[in-house]
Amino acid sequence: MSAAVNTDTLHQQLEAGAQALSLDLNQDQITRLMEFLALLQKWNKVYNLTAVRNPQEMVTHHLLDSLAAVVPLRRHVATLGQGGAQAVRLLDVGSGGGLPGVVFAICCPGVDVSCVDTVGKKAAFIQQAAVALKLRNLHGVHARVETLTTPFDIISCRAFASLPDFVAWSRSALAAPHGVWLAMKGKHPEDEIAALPADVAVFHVEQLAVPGLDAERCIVWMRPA
Ligand SMILES: C[S@@+](CC[C@H](N)C(=O)[O-])C[C@H]1O[C@@H](n2cnc3c(N)ncnc32)[C@H](O)[C@@H]1O
Repeated sequence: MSAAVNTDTLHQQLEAGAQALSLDLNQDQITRLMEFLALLQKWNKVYNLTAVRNPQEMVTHHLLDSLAAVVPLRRHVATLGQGGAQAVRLLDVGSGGGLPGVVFAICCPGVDVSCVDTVGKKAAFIQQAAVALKLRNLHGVHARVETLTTPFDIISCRAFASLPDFVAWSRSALAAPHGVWLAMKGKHPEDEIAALPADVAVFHVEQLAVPGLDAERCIVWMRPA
């Protein structure tokens, strides 16, 4: 079934999804997203990047799911007021096959995105994607996040760890005083929020609707209290 889905169908699914998200994407960005999808499909067996094999499901579960966080990300980036030569720095933790990090790099050219993963071949895939997609704002980093100390303005994750572990392991890489965490979650994670340390504040829980995906999604925005 998956092999029978042609590129035009996936392209239309992607464009319709972006429109439903009210997401402004130019043709170059749509093309790069399609090229990234092709890379994921091509290298999945070699690098073991995702359990999702069906291309249409890859569009909903990976591309559109990540794209749903782009409008909130762009809104936050605009508040940072960092223009000109100084790019906003984002770290995507446990990025795996580049989700959401590669999608962020494609959709937010003013954001410099580093995707960190403990698995070397996944970080190598991100490097390869950066070259293939000509994304100078994308970097694959092979490391445990706990070892990073370079300051990032935004630290994101999807399907990574509980909120307390996410903030504890990535805290040394958060820029002071303005750095924020952007955690992509499913159902509102009440228990995880309750288990956060007192010096981490949740300043917004933002509901997301992913086109074609009948599942709860939210972003938990956090900062040091
Ligand atoms: C379930 S996958 C999620 C991948 C991707 N974010 C997604 O949503 O499809 C979690 C990833 O976190 C990575 N990981 C686990 N512990 C880590 C750590 N301490 N530092 C960096 N990456 C880690 C794993 O290697 C794996 O690729």
